[in-house]
Amino acid sequence: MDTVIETAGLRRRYQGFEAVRGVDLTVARGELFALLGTNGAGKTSTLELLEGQAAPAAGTVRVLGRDPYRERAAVRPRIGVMLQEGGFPTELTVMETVRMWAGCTSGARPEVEALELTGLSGRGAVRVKQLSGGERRRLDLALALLGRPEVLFLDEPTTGLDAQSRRDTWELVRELKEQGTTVLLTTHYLEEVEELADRLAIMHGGLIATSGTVADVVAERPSKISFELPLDRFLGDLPPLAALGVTGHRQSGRMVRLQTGDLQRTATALLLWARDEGVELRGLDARSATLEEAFMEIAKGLESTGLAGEGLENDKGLAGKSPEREGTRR
Ligand SMILES: Nc1ncnc2c1ncn2[C@@H]1O[C@H](COP(=O)(O)OP(=O)(O)OP(=O)(O)O)[C@@H](O)[C@H]1O
Repeated sequence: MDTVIETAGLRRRYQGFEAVRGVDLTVARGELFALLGTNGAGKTSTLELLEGQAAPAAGTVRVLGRDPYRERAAVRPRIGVMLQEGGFPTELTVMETVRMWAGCTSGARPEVEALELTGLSGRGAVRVKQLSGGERRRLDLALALLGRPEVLFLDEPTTGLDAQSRRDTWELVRELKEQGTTVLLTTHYLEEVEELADRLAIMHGGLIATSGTVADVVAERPSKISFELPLDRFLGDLPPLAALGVTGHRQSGRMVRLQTGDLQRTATALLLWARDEGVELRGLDARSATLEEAFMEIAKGLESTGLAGEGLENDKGLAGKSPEREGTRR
């Protein structure tokens, strides 16, 4: 694997407050890595260390094999940075801003191309102060793309964009990725992560709480199955729940909700039981956890797997319980 971004034990402090408390990250060339987290989780603080804007209090950072802070002159021309707040002179027009930036960028794309890529072609003569919030985000992106960067850092690139502009930005980021650009972005939009990211990390309190592909992150959370018990059947008539891989359950009226760490196994066993019994499981619904559920659990700081939120009974340790005993819980 050609590793483009690598951190180990990364820490950042502000006047005694530790905002980043030991972050380990690896991003391969051509990968799109998304950093998610609650407000104040430490995403921007981490990103700034990767961009070489500050030195870490402890730990190491390598971008394109170099220290982005100490070897800034070597790293900066090869990376593109889109900050949360661009902070350009607002009296300049869009074209003047892009031209000024291009003057400081070696091997810059033609200004017109940068504007075209970001959907700002018709706005070159407009003063920056007259741009809408979404157009300013696109100008930020245009400037980040000017130097044809190998690595692109995008801090909340689509915040403030309308739905269409957001999708246009996703399309552009996808194209850049197809051309081999490595992208590290922070975002609050889970859909953005599902659409774009090869891998993600969810930060909380300055640490990475979980990371991997969307499927990896979701697989750590319990899946859910719900169905209506046939009128002539009771919960205790089902095979022992723990033996089915069920980790929590709840019954309200005839509706049964199960939680499982192995959706395929539990669903298969349940369907085989229904077939053998000749009964129909009406309203049957079986689904994996969502990225939103994973995020919410981490945001709430819950160690458990959704039991608290769902009000389900924890079936841990129920292995071997008899169906009769289960049946008494109606
Ligand atoms: N310059 C600073 N001085 C002191 N504290 C700071 C400074 N910058 C950030 N912090 C604090 O560090 C923590 C992490 O901030 P950071 O901006 O990295 O979070 P974030 O995950 O990017 O949040 P958001 O999603 O709100 O942008 C916060 O508690 C913030 O108040």
